[in-house]
Amino acid sequence: MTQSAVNGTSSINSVEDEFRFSTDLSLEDIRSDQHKFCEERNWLQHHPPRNVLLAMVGEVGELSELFQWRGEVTRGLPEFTSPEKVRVGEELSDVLIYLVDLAEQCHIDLPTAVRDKMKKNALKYPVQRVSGKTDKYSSYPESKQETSDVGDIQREREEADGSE
Ligand SMILES: Nc1ccn([C@H]2C[C@H](O)[C@@H](COP(=O)(O)OP(=O)(O)OP(=O)(O)O)O2)c(=O)n1
Repeated sequence: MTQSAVNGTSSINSVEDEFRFSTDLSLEDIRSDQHKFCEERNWLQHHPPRNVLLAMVGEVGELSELFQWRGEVTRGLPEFTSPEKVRVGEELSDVLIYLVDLAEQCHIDLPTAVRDKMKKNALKYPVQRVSGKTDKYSSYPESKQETSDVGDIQREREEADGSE
């Protein structure tokens, strides 16, 4: 039993604590299976970054269609029928498959990028400062970490533009 279930804390925490993914599939597994799937069909030629990005956005649209006009829905999707919930899983999978494919086409090591980004997020949004609030990091006066990153990116862009 989870700690929040023991304490009888909010149902939101209980649901989140109890829900877990299975751990038998890595991002690298998805990348290599999708690569093989495309290679076997002679489709790699059709999967440069922009095409894959557009395919992914299309799948985000299909996922959104399953939620549109329902109003807000409850965690765990109890309002959905079983077939509808299966569809949600399929569309989420399409999005993930294309996302991983896109990362491969861009030569981005997605697990490393995700780890690094989550570390950055934790620095930008320190628990004590933002707990319970959803303001953008830039609205916090002392949030220097990300503002300097944004400044760095801007500087790099300007230097790149100047060298053309
Ligand atoms: N050129 C393609 C076509 C398909 N796929 C793979 C990745 C997706 O996971 C899935 C997408 O297939 P569809 O385009 O048939 O889309 P759906 O499965 O969403 O079908 P539908 O649009 O009928 O809901 O298949 C792919 O990698 N490259």
